[in-house]
Amino acid sequence: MPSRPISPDQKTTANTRSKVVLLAITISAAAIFLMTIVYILYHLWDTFFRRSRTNPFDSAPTLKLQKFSYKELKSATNKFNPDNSIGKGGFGTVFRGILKDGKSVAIKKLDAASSLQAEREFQSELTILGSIRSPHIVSLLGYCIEKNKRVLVYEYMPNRSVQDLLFSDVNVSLGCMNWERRFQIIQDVVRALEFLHNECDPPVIHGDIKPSNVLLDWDFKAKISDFGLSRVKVEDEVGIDLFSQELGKSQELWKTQDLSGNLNGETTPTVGTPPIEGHCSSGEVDFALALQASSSSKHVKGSHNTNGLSSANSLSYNCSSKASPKGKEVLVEDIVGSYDPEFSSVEHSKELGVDDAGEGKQWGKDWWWKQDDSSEVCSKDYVNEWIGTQVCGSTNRDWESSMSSPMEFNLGYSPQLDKLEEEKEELGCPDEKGFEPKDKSIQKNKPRKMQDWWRQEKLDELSKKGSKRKSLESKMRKRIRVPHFGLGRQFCIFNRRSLKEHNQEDNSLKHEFSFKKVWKKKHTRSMGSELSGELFSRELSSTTSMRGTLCYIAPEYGGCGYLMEKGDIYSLGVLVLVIISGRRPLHVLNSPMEFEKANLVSWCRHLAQVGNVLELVDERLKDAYNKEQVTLCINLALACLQRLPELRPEIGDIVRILGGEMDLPPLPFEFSPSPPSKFYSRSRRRQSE
Ligand SMILES: Nc1ncnc2c1ncn2[C@@H]1O[C@H](COP(=O)(O)OP(=O)(O)OP(=O)(O)O)[C@@H](O)[C@H]1O
Repeated sequence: MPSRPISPDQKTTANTRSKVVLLAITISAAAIFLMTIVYILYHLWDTFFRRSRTNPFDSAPTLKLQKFSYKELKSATNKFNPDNSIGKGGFGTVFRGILKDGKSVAIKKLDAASSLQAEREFQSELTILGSIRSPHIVSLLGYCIEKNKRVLVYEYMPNRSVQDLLFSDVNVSLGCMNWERRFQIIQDVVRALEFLHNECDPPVIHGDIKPSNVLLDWDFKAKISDFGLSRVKVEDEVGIDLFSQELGKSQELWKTQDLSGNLNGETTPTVGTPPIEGHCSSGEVDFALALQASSSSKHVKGSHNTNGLSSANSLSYNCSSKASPKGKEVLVEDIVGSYDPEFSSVEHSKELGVDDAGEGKQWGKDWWWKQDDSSEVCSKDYVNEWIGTQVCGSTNRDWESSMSSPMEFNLGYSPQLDKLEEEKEELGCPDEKGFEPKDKSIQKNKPRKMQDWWRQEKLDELSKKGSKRKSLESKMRKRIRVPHFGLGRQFCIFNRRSLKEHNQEDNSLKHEFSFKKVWKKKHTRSMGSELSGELFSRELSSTTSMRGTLCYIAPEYGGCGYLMEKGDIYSLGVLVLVIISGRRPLHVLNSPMEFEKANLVSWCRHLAQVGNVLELVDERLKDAYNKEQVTLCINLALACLQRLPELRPEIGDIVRILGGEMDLPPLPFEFSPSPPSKFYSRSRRRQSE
C-alpha cells in the first residue's frame, strides 16, 4: 500500500519542535556556563578578599609538606647519630640534619615508646603547624610516617632556644643575651602570639609557651615552636566553662565580703584576686597558682577550707554530668588527696603579707618574706612547708601533724575529708553522729569572727557536702573509677616529657625543686620523713605534663577549663619575667637568703608592691638595660599574670602597649606600691556614701 505523503504543515511542526528543543538546550547550557562563571568568580572573591585571615585548614592544601622517607632522614642525620643531637624534648630527640640538597634542617624523631601522647603531638604539629606560615613561627617543612616511626622536619634554628641561652653563663657573658636582644625576643614572641590569636582564623592557641619553645634564628630573631599541645579554637567557643560558672559565684561572694570577711555589700577595690569559693573545679593540681601562693595561712583556711572536698566532688559531679564516650577515667584516689585548692582562693595581698593575719604564726602566709628575721628557716623547712601545702593537698596544720606522725597515702586517707571534719569542728557543726567540738580552744583561735550569715551559709554548705562526702567515701572504698575528660589526672601525672632542664643544669649551686619525685613518693611512703633540702636541691621543676608545662600553665587551665588565648597570655607573663630575670619560675638556691626569690611570680609581685621591680633584672646585665622598657615589660607581665583570665590584656593590646601606642592599663591594687588598707577601703566607702 502506498504511504501517505507528509503534508507541508506536518513538516513545519516538526521543524518548529526541533528548534524549540535546540533553543532549550542552548539556553540551559548558557545558564550552566554562566552559573559556573559566577561560582568561580565568587570562589575567587571568597579566597582573595573575604578570607584575608589565615585559615589553617583552608590553606592546608597550599602548604604542601614534603613527605620524607625514613631512609632519607636517617642519612641526613648520619643514622641519627647522637653527635648530631641538638636537644631532647619530652617525646623525642631533635637532630641537626643536612638534606640531599644541602639544606640544614632540625629533625625531631619521636620516641616510639611515647605512644599516644607522642602521636597526638605528631598529629597536632602536622595539622596546625603544618598549615600555618609566619616569620614568627618555626616552619614545619616535612614529615615521615613509616610503620611506628614518626619524624618531623623543621627549619633549622641555629641559635637554639631562649632556655639554652638564658641559662648558659658563657653566652650571656659574651653579650648574647643583652637587654636589647631580650627585649627583641619578647617583642617577637608577642608578635607570634598576635599572629596565632588574631590573624589565624580560627585562632590557634599554642598552649605551651616557655623558653625552650622559643627558638632563635641566625639573627637571633625569635620564633615559636612546638605545637604539640596547641589547638584550634572552635567557632563561637566561649572557653571558660566550669571556671566561669565558679567565677560568677565568686564574684557574687566577693561583692559581699571584704578582706576581713565582713558583709559590706560593696565591691572591694582589689579586683585581681577574689576569694573564689571552689574555684578550681577539679581535683587537679593548680600548680601555677599553687606556686604563687607559696604558703598558706591557717587564717585563710578558716574561711575557705571547704574547697578541698568541693574540688574532689566537683570533678566527679561535674564530669559525670558531662559524661561522654570520650571521657577517660581517673581513680578517685588520684583526685582526693592530691590538691587543696584553697591556694587558689588566696588573695595575693595576703600572700604578700599585706594583712597582719600571719603575725605571730610560724607559718603565716608571708613567712618567706621574713627570712631575714628568722635564721631558723632552712631549705628543709621550706621544702616541707611547700610540699606539705602544695602537693599533699594538706594545709600547714595537716602537714605539721603529718611531720610528727608520718602517714601513708592510701585509700583510707583523704586530707579533704579530714578537713571537712576539722571544719565542722571549727564551726561547731554537729555531724551525723551528733559530734560536738572537743576542743573549745579551736574556736578561740579562729582567725576572724564570722558573721552569723556567713556561719549559717557555711553550715548549709557543709551539710550539703556531707552527703556528697558519703558517696565519695563509698566510691573510694570500692575504688570506683570516675569518668572524666582526660583532663584531671593528666595534670597530676608527670609523664615522660620532662626534666630536660635537669640534664642541662650545671650541678653547682643552682638547683630547683621537682614535683615528680615527690609525687612518686606520695604513693609509696611517708613524705615527711623523706624530705630534705638535699633531696630537693637536686631536682628541677620544668616538667611538661600532658596539659602544659608546670609553672607556665595558667591557673584556670588546671581545672577542666578549655585552653584559651588568655592561657597563652598567662604563660607569656611568666616567660617575660624569666627573660628579664634570667631565672626559672621556681628557682631555689641553697642560700636561705634567696628563698624569697624562689618563686619568681610571687617575688615579682612583692617587688611591685614595694615599688622596686627593677630588682628583678638579671644581675648579669649589670646596669646595661633600659629602665623604662624593663619596667614596662615587668608591669605588662604582671597584668598578664592576673588570675582572672578576663583581666589579662588581649594580645593586640600587648602589641600596642609594647609599641608605645597604648598605655598599660592600671595594675590591680595588690601590685601597686601602696596597697589599699582596710582603712582605705572604709574611707572610700564612706566617701561614696
Ligand atoms: N627547629 C629547631 N632548630 C634548632 N633546635 C631545635 C629546633 N627544634 C627544637 N630544637 C632544640 O631541641 C630542643 C627540644 O625541643 P622539643 O620541641 O623536642 O622539646 P621541648 O619543647 O624543649 O620540650 P617538650 O617537648 O617537653 O615541651 C629545644 O629546646 C631546642 O633546643
